[in-house]
Amino acid sequence: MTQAPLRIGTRGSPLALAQAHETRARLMAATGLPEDAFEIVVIRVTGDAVQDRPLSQIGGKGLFTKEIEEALLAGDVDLAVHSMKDMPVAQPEGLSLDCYLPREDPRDAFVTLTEHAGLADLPEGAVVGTSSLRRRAQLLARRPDLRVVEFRGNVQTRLSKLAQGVAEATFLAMAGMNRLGYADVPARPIPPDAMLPAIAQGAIGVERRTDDARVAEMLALIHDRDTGLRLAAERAFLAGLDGSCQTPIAGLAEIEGDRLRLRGEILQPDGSRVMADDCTGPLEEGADIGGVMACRMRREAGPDFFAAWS
Ligand SMILES: NCc1[nH]cc(CCC(=O)O)c1CC(=O)O
Repeated sequence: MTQAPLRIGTRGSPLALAQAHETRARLMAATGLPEDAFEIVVIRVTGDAVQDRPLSQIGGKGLFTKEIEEALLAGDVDLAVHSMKDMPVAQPEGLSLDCYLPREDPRDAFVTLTEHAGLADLPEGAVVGTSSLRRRAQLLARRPDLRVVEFRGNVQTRLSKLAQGVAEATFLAMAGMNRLGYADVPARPIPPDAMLPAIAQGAIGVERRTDDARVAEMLALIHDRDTGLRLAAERAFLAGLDGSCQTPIAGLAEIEGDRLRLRGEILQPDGSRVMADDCTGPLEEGADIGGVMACRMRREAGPDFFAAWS
């Protein structure tokens, strides 16, 4: 008897579909099962349906995941593929998220159709487009003279806004462009020291029902250990700061030999204050490193720092 195909739930955006196809390819390679053992099921989500308002106004993290998690819990799909950057730190009862694919480039990129080589070269008062609270705060911290305008939509939409002169530059995740194969997008990666990326940027997670042993076994085959160690630190840092999409937080963990290094940053939304920290510890202790760093930064920042967040 043949088994019914495993249904892989995903959003319908080009990037989400690329991530679902990568997940299926890895599952096929790891299990030896044929392509038709897996079916990609597109699920419509609130975050995609609303294009005309900033995400922070419609609600934070969860906008891209709620409907997919409901489909998973209802048994309409068996796995769900997510950009980990968009995932809340805790999953609903009954779901587990402990499978990560090898991480893509976590850096942000500076994207412009002009000759300006980077943020520092933009003329006084230049307009930049981004809908990310983190990127906005980081930009204004370095260049308070810039004007930030709301920029949503996929890579193509953002590029055509640049072509129309709506803004001189925008910022995108390298991971998205690499996964979509957009080699010709005029994007220059920004070193993490200049712009620390979002927590978990560039990482894909595969969620499942906690009690689905068959899927758990398959996902264990494709889990990338290094990505797991890094995300444990970054997500513990986020959890310790009580973060959501509404909060300008950045963080990046990297493996340096047998040590894990975590850099973190919190900002005021207008860029008027920035706090940064840098911590190194044993590879397997990411969750502690992230938690301790969050605690320390909370204390040093003081309650006023967080008042603007609510
Ligand atoms: N918030 C949307 C989102 N979620 C994940 C990515 C990029 C890919 C990734 O970080 O894995 C993007 C777009 C962007 O920030 O440019």
